Amino acid sequence: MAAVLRKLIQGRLPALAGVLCRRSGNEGHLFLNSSGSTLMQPRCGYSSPTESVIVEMDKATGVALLKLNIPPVNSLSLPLLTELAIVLDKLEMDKHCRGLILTSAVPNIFSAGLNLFDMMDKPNEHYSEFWRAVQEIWIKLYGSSLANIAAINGSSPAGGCLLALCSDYRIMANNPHFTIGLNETRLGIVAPFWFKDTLLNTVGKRTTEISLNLGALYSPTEALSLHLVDRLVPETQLLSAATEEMGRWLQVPDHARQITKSMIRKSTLEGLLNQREADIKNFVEFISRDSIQKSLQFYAQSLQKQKQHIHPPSSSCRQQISSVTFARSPWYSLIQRS
Ligand SMILES: CC/C=C\C/C=C\C/C=C\C/C=C/C(=O)SCCNC(=O)CCNC(=O)[C@H](O)C(C)(C)COP(=O)(O)OP(=O)(O)OC[C@H]1O[C@@H](n2cnc3c(N)ncnc32)[C@H](O)[C@@H]1OP(=O)(O)O
Repeated sequence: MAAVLRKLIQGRLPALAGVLCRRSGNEGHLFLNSSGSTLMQPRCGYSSPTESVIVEMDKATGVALLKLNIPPVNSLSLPLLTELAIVLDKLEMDKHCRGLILTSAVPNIFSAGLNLFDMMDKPNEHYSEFWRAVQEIWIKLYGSSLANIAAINGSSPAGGCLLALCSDYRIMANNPHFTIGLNETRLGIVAPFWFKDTLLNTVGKRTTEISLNLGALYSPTEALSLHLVDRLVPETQLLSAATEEMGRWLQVPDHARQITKSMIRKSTLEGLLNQREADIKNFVEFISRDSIQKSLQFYAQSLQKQKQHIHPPSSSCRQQISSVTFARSPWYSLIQRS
């Protein structure tokens, strides 16, 4: 079974694998730039704000801390997804790496989900390439042989929530301004079946039904009560809590944990692996419809408008507005009763 998982992971993006540069003089740190061309150039200074995926490897424990770093909101664009795929391949192939903690380097945001602009006003070839990259990340993360903990240090809608759902364990910063959930229907789009399956496997059918239909975004406390996340901690303790939790997962022999994980996730992964091309075709057909494009444009504009209503838009104020607009959910009480 572990071999099955490994096979799922390896052999994808083979041309890109192995092009990561390891920072000399700062052992165990991998840095990638959002421009593909810089990937192959060994570099000696890595404090540039354009670093989009940062990996800090603790060689003593074999735990990689991976930080998404695309301000302002870590939206999952095609370049970011491509870089992330390379990093994940590299970590899977590193025999010293046993665990992965996924977090964000951007204050208050884990990830805003898929980049809206990759799904708007583009040729079908772009949609197709973009969707393949989204699939790729899900396959790599959900099928990862590493112990994987999400340290959710900010809002995490839609694709951001999916990233967290791929982990084995989710710890969220207990900040009431943060929200998490699959809110796709609120944008006038539909979470694909494998987003749905990932949520379903985590929170069960009834919560999935209500959450997906209503596009619900939850506060950390709500998310905990629905088992969308496993634990809440004060923001300042998030990374230490994730590291401590990782210790628990790494006490289990890798092969036993990997085979168990594979047993539980294999059929869900195969659901997509067996029909990737059809899924891409569906996505392209759906996203290129005029009505869907209009919905997305309207939604993207509404994000802009929220900002225009406030002068000046302090980041804490903006955070509150997003939370109030998307998170206060009357349907939460329905779930509580169910
Ligand atoms: C039949 C079915 C077949 C196939 C399936 C078909 C379709 C399914 C397709 C896809 C599934 C989609 C998954 C997704 O992930 S869609 C993305 C959903 N994301 C969101 O709804 C989040 C939107 N953003 C926010 O709510 C807030 O930005 C956030 C709470 C994250 C942060 O708030 P804050 O107040 O701090 O920042 P803002 O001022 O709102 O934003 C700053 C800046 O960033 C831009 N932005 C925000 N989110 C995105 C995004 N997802 N993509 C691109 N850009 C984004 C925002 O517009 C601002 O830009 P600017 O004004 O230029 O500074």
